[in-house]
Amino acid sequence: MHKCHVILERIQRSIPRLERAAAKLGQTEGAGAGSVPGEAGQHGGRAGGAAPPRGTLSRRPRRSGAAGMAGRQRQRLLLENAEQLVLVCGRREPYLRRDGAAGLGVLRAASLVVGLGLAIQQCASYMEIHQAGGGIHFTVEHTRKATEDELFTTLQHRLGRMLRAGSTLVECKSGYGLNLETELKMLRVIERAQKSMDIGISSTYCGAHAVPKGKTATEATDDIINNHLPKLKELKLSGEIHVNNIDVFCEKGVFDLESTRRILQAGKDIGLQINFHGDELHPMKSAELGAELGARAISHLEEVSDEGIVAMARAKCAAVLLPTTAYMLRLKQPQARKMLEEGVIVALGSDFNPNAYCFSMPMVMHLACVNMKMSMNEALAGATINAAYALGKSDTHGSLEVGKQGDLLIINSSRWEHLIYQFGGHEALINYVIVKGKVIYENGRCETTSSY
Ligand SMILES: N=CN[C@@H](CCC(=O)O)C(=O)O
Ligand SMILES: [Zn+2]
Repeated sequence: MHKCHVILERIQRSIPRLERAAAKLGQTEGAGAGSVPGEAGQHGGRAGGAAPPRGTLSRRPRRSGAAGMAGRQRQRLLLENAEQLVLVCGRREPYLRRDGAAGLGVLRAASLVVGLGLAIQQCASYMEIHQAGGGIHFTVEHTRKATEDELFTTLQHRLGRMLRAGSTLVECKSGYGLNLETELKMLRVIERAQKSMDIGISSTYCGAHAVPKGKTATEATDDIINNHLPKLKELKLSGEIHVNNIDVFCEKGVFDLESTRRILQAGKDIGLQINFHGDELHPMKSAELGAELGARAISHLEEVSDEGIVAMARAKCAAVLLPTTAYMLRLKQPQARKMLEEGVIVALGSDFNPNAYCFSMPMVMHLACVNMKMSMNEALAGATINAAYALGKSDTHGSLEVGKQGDLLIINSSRWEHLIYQFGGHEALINYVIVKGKVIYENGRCETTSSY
């Protein structure tokens, strides 16, 4: 189902841009024949991010300047960031024969204005939406407004869905506040979930997920090092919150290598494990940096260099590959096979966030096999012991061995591979989810008081 995201507050900013587009396209009165398929979708932040309002079409009264129209208000409708805009026709065709129908004028990631004439604009890539104030910044706006209780309810629901899909340990990140107040709000929500829910949680501070509006990357870096991290250290010492890892979005147009180095080193200095976004959209030499700093893990790596792969293998720095992100953002696939052959510890993650709204590690493993050519054994190791290693928890999690905490699934199949092979079949296959030897989920019912 294709989601269209029509956001009121973003409309204010978009109209001038689209009016210029309308002027270029010439006036076409009235609504186009085009339609937007599917339902208005619901964004979800990372586990703990705010769930922004459902998209709704928006109509704005338009003061008509035309004499004949005085007094009559004309509606103006703006639809922004439709994932698909089906125009049906684009050249005033009176009909479409077989060949014509094959196209239907489908635009991807497009916006539409009706009432100024029909203006259609092609939206763009992940980073162009990010730079235009969407993406992470959109979720930040909603997370800053959300209460702790609202964030906790959302997190609880999402962790429940991940548990039912077979996850017993989840890395939960902040990163949708970008200011100290909201980052701490998110980390307190994660702490509350750690204390009240059976699922295992590793907490990550990700205050460098993006450069907040109104700051430069250097100002944001200084704010994180001089204000955020000292406060985190104080709260860790007092026991108020237990943060395990530090993350930075090391990317062109976000945090460069030098800022990333400064932030990660400062996080390491207060006892946090380094586990950051690297080489996702551009070759930043993040992998080389991570190996040098003793990073526990680096995620994404679609654009990692050959030298970075060798450095990660040597440093035992885990590569956390995210098949859903590569799939949904149509990125080139990370070189899983090359990493495996070079001896890199390859882990898998869901990268759950508005761009990768996937709760299911079985589906992540399936995509890793199909799109990254990993074997089912390599995928299972990636989603269990190597994922635990990436979080510094492979001494207690990730395998069934004496002395470990006893997390396991019981599935109704004679072959474990069916958990990967049956794409999307995990909830029917999983009979029991057990954490620390305790049945937390059985056949569609959560067994513990902490409702999921
Ligand atoms: N790349 C940056 N961070 C997330 C996306 C977060 C968002 O767009 O809300 C990721 O890892 O995919
Ligand atoms: Zn991320």
